[in-house]
Amino acid sequence: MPHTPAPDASDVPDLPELPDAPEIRIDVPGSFPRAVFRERHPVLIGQVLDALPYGPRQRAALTELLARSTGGGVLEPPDADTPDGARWRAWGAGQWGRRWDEAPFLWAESWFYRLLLEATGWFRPGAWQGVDPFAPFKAAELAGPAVDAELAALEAESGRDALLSAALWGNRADLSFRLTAPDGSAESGLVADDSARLWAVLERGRGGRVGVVADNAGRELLPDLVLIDHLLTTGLAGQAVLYVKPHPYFLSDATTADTLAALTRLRTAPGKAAAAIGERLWRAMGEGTLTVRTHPFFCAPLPYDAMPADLRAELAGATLTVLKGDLNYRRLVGDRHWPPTTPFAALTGYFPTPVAALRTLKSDVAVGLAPDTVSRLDATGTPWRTSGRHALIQVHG
Ligand SMILES: O=P(O)(O)OC[C@H]1O[C@](O)(CO)[C@@H](O)[C@@H]1O
Repeated sequence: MPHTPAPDASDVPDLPELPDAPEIRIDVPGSFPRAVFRERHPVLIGQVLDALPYGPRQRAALTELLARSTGGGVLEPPDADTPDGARWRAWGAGQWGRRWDEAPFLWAESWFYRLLLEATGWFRPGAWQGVDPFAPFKAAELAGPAVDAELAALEAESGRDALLSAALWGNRADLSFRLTAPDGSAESGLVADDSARLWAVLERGRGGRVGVVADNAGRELLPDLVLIDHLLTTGLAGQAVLYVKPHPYFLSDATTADTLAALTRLRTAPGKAAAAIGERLWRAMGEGTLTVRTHPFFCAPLPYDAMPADLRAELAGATLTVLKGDLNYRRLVGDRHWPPTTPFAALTGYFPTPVAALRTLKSDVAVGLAPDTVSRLDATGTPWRTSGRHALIQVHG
């Protein structure tokens, strides 16, 4: 389906005709998506098998998933009696019966995580129902020294741009990305910076509702929560809604349980400032000024321009919706080989509210970049789109 802006993009003046950009696929030898399936997923499945004492049935199911998804297996629709079976049958229309490597990258990756969860017994009545296979990794990260240091840093006064930057670069902490990315690949800067516009949109809607579509738990969610506290305490937001995944997804994606763990980590931090933030957010939840919400579509294999009417209505009315991370970005602009200078506004005009993307670059898709930025990045000869060393703040609204 070609990605076209919805009619309400008409408030965006002088936008060029969108190019016909091909979908990003996994069947291209040497490509990043292929490496995700062939290199990251085997490491991931190995780590999941090591982390919890799954029985023979689950171990066999996980091993089979890996073999089928990397070895040309055919995509089979879910049983209709699984809780999300009907939904997935519809989301996968056009894909069932094809080979794994014929499916678009976004779709295939999403289905892989859905099957991984099923293989562990998440959905079925039994002892493993509802046990997050990624919990050991999330818990280790949350308890680790990097979080101690990041919480200690909150004791020093920080300006709002520092808080925004922490939430942005927190996205580098994604555990799935670190499965094969070289350690110590230092941050190297913003390739697009609409932060002034972000604050202006928030000022314009001062006191309104701000939505934050979360990405990863732990080291990303903590600075997201700190930013939300800033918006609430300064009155830039009168109300905040944190949207999380309805179930574990893409390894470290945040659920409600992860949010509660992060809040507890803040509240019990040794530093006064961090603990006070945790306390305020805890209270804000009780008072309804901070709400945690979810929707099945947050785990859908589709771009956000296909969001259902109830989610659209749910998001509508916010002064700004902040989308965190790489996967949300792919879904926001469409997971396609866009020319990187394609205007961000041209691809996001359909979104029901003003929208901000805070993302480190960890996959091929990139839009809204200035031509000289693209030339500079290309001239480095490095995989700048996927290395996680670059980040962007883009705003439309
Ligand atoms: O946590 P984030 O920022 O959404 O990143 C997830 C990214 O990691 C990958 O799954 C690769 O490991 C990308 O395909 C995906 O977009």
